[in-house]
Amino acid sequence: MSNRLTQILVDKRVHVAARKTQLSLSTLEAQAGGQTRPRGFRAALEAKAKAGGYGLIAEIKRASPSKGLIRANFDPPAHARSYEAGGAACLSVLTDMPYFQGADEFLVAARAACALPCLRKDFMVDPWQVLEARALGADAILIIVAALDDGAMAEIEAAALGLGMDVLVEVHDAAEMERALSLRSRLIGVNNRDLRDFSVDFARTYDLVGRAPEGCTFVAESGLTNRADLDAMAAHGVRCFLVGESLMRQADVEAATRALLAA
Ligand SMILES: O=P(O)(O)OC[C@@H](O)[C@@H](O)c1c[nH]c2ccccc12
Repeated sequence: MSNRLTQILVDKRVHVAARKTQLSLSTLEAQAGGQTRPRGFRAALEAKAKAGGYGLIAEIKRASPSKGLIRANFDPPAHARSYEAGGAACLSVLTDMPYFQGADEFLVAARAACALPCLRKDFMVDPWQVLEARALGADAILIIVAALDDGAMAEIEAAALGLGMDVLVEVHDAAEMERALSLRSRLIGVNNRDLRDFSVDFARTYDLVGRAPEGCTFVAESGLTNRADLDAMAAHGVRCFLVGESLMRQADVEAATRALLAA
């Protein structure tokens, strides 16, 4: 199957293979060991939801393959502080370079600038990247179910849980939701955007929220632009959201975050 995700994954495997030759496992383990303990990612979302608000994962995203450059004056530590001051529960920081113009340093700088738990938003294809994520300070990683077979998914999850990190498991249809539930993590995100062709459809969330088991933290991701979008999702029982582009496009990121979360 030839699609955008497949292409990204092929490139990512090449990138990881090269990185592995540059960075020894012992160096990485020492760096991970020297990090401060993971900040509770899922717990931060749940705390906001339990307090009656929305749990927001605010994304630090400079560009995307579908939209090109999103933010000109891109400043990860400043955005991290704005998101925190605006009431976000967590951060997501894109580290993929070729498709999202991200960088590992953005994650390091964003996490150092605030107290929020941080997700390393990248395409995980190898447990090695999980250790690398922890060495950078990441508190959580993303598993894209469409990108991995069951064995690889379980291996990557085990690496993250073993390091005390949370795992956001991303799905976009019922079959993927079934596979996600074979994992241990109960933090499930539905991507409204299909990574194979970048089409956005909120119906993906509406279809799948009812299939999430009791006790699961359910996150709606992508294409959310304003308070009304979140309220429409909340009417279907969704309390947690991942928002990037619409916040990154605002001059005043803190005010935009506050407006999104204000009741
Ligand atoms: O910028 P948006 O439309 O608010 O979307 C954010 C986030 O959901 C999106 O960046 C995303 C969701 N899953 C991903 C996987 C890889 C890269 C990016 C993503």
